[in-house]
Amino acid sequence: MTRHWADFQYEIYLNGMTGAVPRLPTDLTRLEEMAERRLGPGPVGYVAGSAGDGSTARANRAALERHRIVPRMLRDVHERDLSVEVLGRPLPAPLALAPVGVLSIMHPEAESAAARAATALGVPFTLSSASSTPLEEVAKASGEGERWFQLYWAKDREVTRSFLRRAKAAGFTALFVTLDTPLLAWRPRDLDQAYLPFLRGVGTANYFTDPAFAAGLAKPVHEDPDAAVLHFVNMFADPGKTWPDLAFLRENWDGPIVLKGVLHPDDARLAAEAGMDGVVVSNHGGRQVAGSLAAADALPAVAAAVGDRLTVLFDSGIRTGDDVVKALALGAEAVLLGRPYAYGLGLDGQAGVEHVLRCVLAELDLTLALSGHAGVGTLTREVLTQAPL
Ligand SMILES: Cc1cc2nc3c(=O)[nH]c(=O)nc-3n(C[C@H](O)[C@H](O)[C@H](O)COP(=O)(O)O)c2cc1C
Ligand SMILES: O=C(O)C(=O)c1ccccc1
Repeated sequence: MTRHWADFQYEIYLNGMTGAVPRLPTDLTRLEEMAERRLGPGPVGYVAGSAGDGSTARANRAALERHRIVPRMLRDVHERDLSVEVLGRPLPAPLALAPVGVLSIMHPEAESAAARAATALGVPFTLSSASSTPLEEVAKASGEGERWFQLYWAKDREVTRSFLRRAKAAGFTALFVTLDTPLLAWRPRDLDQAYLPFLRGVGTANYFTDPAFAAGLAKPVHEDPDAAVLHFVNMFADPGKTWPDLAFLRENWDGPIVLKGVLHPDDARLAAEAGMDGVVVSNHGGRQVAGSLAAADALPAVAAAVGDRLTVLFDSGIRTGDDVVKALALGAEAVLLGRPYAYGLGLDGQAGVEHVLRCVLAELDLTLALSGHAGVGTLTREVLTQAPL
């Protein structure tokens, strides 16, 4: 009998015969509330928080909820295959972990625990430039797993060049360049607590271990850590960059490059013209532009503009398996999962991230099957309707 992601459901019920119930909720929208109760207000506020009054983050959820799946019957969904090819690599399902920085605020094993969970499920792990653990160490934890590297495009060319060299040497196969964070947004939840992880040195591991970064310091990091943090804050992002600058990355990275944070179809076209391989339609989980359009509302136009030329990925608001179905029907080839896995990590380490992945994948498999799809190839706009307002 073929194994399906949906089998997790019966695994849970069978374990229940001995009295066991899942350690974390299986409705992942409940994780935030649980994290609020169990983890400190600073860290949870940082993960849960967003730009301005939170309207973009709410819009992300509202847009996904507004789209409704129209199930079809009697379509032979006995054998199902959720595999896809993304950036030339076979994936077992259209899902990867999004780059989330500073994960040691959630759990001491941080990115390494998340990477091990991703590898255990065969899901790609995207490592943030601003990780709490050096990329070489996370690469070891990720083992044979597919891993992607997210770049915060620094002011210092030599640091960027060094990061690309290190990521390549450590087996990261694709480069995700985040464009939507040239400055940190106005985030009232963090401002009100005066809480910013990297001012406490969290999220600087890749920089503090980098020779090109060290070259920009008057003293070694351990002799003047405050100056090193300040240097990091001043150089890790660059609001002066423009489209022609992408040529530098194209010259220095031999592999797929994906631009993360594209919302306008013209920007997606510019990405294609710059020789990029893909885009992530994303508003950074509502953490950057307050009052921005929902990422799901940006997706169809971007997919229509470049879907035939570029890999189109999606994040911002994915919480459940049916959200994945909707994003794929709106034109994404795969989605990135963000906050839910950060909460899973905070609540139960590697096991918590595995739980989150198993829940999304099982729910995705079941939603597809129950809607009449034996794979993701039949997901088109016609699968969705808009909820009456
Ligand atoms: C705590 C936190 C840290 C993040 N750090 C990064 C990062 O370092 N690089 C990046 O490209 N995106 C980062 N993101 C954005 C995620 O990659 C992703 O776009 C976002 O979480 C999607 O929204 P969702 O989690 O609400 O679905 C971060 C998000 C959160 C919540
Ligand atoms: O918090 C974020 O959203 C983010 O992208 C980030 C930026 C710098 C360091 C760590 C995370």
